[in-house]
Amino acid sequence: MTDSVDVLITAERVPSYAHAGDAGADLHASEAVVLGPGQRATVGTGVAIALPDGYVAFVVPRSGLAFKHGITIVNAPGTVDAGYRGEIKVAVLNTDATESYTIEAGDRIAQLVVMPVTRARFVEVERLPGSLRGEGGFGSTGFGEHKSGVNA
Ligand SMILES: O=c1ccn([C@H]2C[C@H](O)[C@@H](COP(=O)(O)OP(=O)(O)OP(=O)(O)O)O2)c(=O)[nH]1
Ligand SMILES: [Mg+2]
Repeated sequence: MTDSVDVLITAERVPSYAHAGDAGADLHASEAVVLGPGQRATVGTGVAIALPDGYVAFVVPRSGLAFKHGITIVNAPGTVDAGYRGEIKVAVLNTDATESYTIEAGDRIAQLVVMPVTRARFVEVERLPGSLRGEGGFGSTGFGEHKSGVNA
């Protein structure tokens, strides 16, 4: 049994999960937009929600649109705050160098993933505790087969 939470909504078209168990509910465009190569635009969804406190919704790309047409979301994942009552918009980007892409009203252009979120209490200290990783990052473990570390 999947956890669920009630989310109040006003919508021209309520987002829907394509399959039982899907994490993302598809958002439909409320308007038509033509995206030239490399162009970005904000597309309306006609959806506004009131998330319960302690939840967030992420606006994330649909893989099929990305793979087949190079359509992605500039700010992926777009963050919808629990206190936001405006229309959810999708900042789409056509990454294709040569092909235009037309979004028709009603097309499923993105998906909405609702999640519980933990807010940090930032506790200032003089010095952070040590860790195995330390300050290594940004490719510090290399990019080929990983030969060192606990699983070597
Ligand atoms: O893809 C998105 C991302 C955000 N939003 C809405 C909901 C979110 O709560 C609000 C603000 O988003 P964010 O905090 O990411 O943008 P900002 O540039 O920091 O704007 P603000 O100063 O209003 O917080 O805009 C969308 O509709 N779609
Ligand atoms: Mg913000």
